[in-house]
Amino acid sequence: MDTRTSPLANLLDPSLLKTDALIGAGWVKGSARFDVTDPATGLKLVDVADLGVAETRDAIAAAQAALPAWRGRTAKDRGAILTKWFQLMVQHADDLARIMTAEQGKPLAESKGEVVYGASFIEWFAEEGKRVYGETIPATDPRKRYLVIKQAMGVCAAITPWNFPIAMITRKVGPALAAGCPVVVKPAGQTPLSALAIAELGRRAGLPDGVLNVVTAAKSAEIGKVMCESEVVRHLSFTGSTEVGRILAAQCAPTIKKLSLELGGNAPFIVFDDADLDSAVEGALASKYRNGGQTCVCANRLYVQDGVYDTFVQKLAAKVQAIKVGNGFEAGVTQGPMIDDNAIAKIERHVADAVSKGAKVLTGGKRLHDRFFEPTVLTEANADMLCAREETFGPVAPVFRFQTEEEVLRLANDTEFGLAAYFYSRDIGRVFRVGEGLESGMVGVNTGLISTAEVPFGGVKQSGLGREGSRHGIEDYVEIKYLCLGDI
Ligand SMILES: O=CCCC(=O)O
Repeated sequence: MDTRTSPLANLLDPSLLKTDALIGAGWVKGSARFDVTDPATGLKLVDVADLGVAETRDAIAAAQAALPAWRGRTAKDRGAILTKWFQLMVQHADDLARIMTAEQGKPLAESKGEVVYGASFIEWFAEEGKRVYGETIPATDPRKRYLVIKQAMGVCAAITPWNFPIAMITRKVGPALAAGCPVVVKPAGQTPLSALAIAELGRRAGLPDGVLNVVTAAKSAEIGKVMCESEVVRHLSFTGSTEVGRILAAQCAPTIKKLSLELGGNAPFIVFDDADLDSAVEGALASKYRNGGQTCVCANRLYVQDGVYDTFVQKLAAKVQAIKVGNGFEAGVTQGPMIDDNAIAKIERHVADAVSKGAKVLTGGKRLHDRFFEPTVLTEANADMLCAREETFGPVAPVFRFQTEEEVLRLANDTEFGLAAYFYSRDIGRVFRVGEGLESGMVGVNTGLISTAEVPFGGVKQSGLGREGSRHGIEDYVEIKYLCLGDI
């Protein structure tokens, strides 16, 4: 790293910049290294331990060794350590945000927002761990008593994406640790530094050796396979594409692992004639362009009713033109680079395909340079376009025209995905009909922002299994055990 020019040169606490993996009691350099680059400049930031099968097995063994003592502590004790961890993340939010912007590219203010959002999962589950209640069931035999207790699953594994380098880890690790399960995390190859920095803070907070392990590598497939095939690992949590989720699920089948999968989406964003249009434009802006469109719950298809279509697209385009694209460290920038060249290539493919099938570019439409793409609005989109079927994962809003509620519900549900959906309407009857009729795990009604630690985040259909966050988020990390007491 060139310490004069690197965005990581000015950390308030430089010891948060870890480049070795965390396994058991210590940091592991590994025999190979891989480069982590800044997507804004393409320049190398640092190199990081590139681990493989053997080290993943070591990490699982370290977690297994830590299990009895960690599971044996009270939920209150574990909660106290997690609360300290949460506090340290908030205290070090500026440094964590710098690290995130350097490796992921999102604007610094958005990174800071993610640090606070990510930390909130640790805070939430520090408390929620104390409420893993059992049950007593009225017995049908007077000499017996039926009890239900919930116990930590065992060793858990998590494979996390680059788009939310902290929050997607804490949303998995928070409930696992609170329930008493040690974890092995494989962060995305593009963004290991945020993961390692929060792991360092976890150690400072008092997480014992082996309770949190971070196995870094450029690629995830080999490590994921070891996690899936391990008989020690009892639960795997993954956030990423449906394609990879399917492979992991198949690899987990022989060991009958519990799975939490947060997979691909194709979120519809519907604006009815009776909507508050300015509010709908604000919602579309937040939902579509957050993190440069690289969010699994980003609106992917905007459906606007005929009567308000022209006004809506004009208002949206005016706001989109005000998005400032640039290096996330520059003041005023509201959209950073895309994560890599593949991401840009997919966006370009979607725009070219849409235009070839009749879409009009109202604003944007092309790459500015390197990994920077213009915030884009496409009008007259139709169901034959790639962007109607696949997640674009970029700052492109294709706007489809529709006539009736029935038609738009059919179009919105015409996808194998079902993660998030959004709609704007001021008709209370419609709010219930459409809210209930949309086939997705989460629905934003008159809002484009739905994510927070207190709510159940997850999808239906091929968008995943299980829920993260909320009181439900800890359920995947505990086993239900029934105790039958006889001869009372
Ligand atoms: O990209 C996935 C999740 C983002 C969020 O928590 O809203």
